[in-house]
Amino acid sequence: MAVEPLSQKEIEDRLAELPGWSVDGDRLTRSYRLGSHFAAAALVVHIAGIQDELDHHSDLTLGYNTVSLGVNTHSAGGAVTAKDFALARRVEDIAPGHGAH
Ligand SMILES: C[C@H](O)[C@H](O)[C@H]1CNC2=NC(N)=NC(=O)C2=N1
Repeated sequence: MAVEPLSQKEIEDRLAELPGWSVDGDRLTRSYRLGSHFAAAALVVHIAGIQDELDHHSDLTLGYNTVSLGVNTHSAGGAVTAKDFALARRVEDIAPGHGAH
């Protein structure tokens, strides 16, 4: 599926629907804090499953009690696209169930 870079306006409109997410450089990013390292690891595994399902993969970093994502679309030259926002939406939907905030 060809996917186009989003305009600045499209990015701003989509960010307004995703509190906590931002565009840093050329990547859509968010960090979550969790109640324990094990809870953070479980969130990473859940996100990995979603990423395989969507065939779209962030740089996903497990910290002490933190999980950080940064994603753009390689096939669009490393721009932020609707695919990145679709992944962010899916992650937002499951993160609270892990106690992430
Ligand atoms: C072949 C496979 O569909 C591609 O390599 C996918 C996999 N995951 C991906 N992830 C990201 N972030 N960007 C891509 O362009 C991308 N492409």
